[in-house]
Amino acid sequence: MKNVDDLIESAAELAARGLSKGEIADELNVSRETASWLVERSGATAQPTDASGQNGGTTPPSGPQDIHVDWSAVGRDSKRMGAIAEAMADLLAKHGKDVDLTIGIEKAGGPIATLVARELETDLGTYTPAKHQWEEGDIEELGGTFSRNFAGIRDRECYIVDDTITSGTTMRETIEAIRAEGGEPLACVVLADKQGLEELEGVPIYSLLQVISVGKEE
Ligand SMILES: O=P(O)(O)OC[C@H]1O[C@H](OP(=O)(O)OP(=O)(O)O)[C@H](O)[C@@H]1O
Repeated sequence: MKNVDDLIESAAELAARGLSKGEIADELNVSRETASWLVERSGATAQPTDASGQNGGTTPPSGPQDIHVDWSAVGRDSKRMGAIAEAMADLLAKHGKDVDLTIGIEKAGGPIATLVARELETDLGTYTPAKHQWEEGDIEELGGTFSRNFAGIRDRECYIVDDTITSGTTMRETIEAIRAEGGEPLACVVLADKQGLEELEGVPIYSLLQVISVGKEE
């Protein structure tokens, strides 16, 4: 994807396939507000409700404040992924040698976490957020899952890895899910943090790129 016109085109295609604005937001890695704006610009119509029961809200004619992060130049090449994972592992390394578990957030966080875990020589686990299991009804009643194909939490300290933070909802849910299993997240790392967070739920957040909006308040 190169520019906003490509995003608008993608949003229109996804809307035509019957996706809601929330689902389009997840697919394109943008906020729900941005997804709503993209769909409106395309002239398409998205399904009225999404996973949170919201309709995406209204957006100003100038467009919402959001940034689409396209990291596919890294994601499509295992060597580049390895180099990026090495840098992400380096951000986490200061937390000590006792951490022997890295949790990746599905889907995009899984491959990155695999390489980070290899770099740090930890076990590997994966967490699938509740929104991936949502089909209909209230998403608040759903929980995420830890895959049994990978390492369990079992009261261990761990790191959390994902590609992006947009609203922080997914990372917050993952921290809470790990704690509910008796684990203790010591630090999180992402490629790009669109919130510029220092911590979430008391857990430090590291990112290779902090995306900070600079401009006039509306
Ligand atoms: O901070 P948030 O607003 O929660 O958004 C960030 C999350 O959204 C994306 O996942 P997505 O659901 O698109 O799935 P993916 O990993 O398969 O791309 C991204 O990979 C993060 O997990």
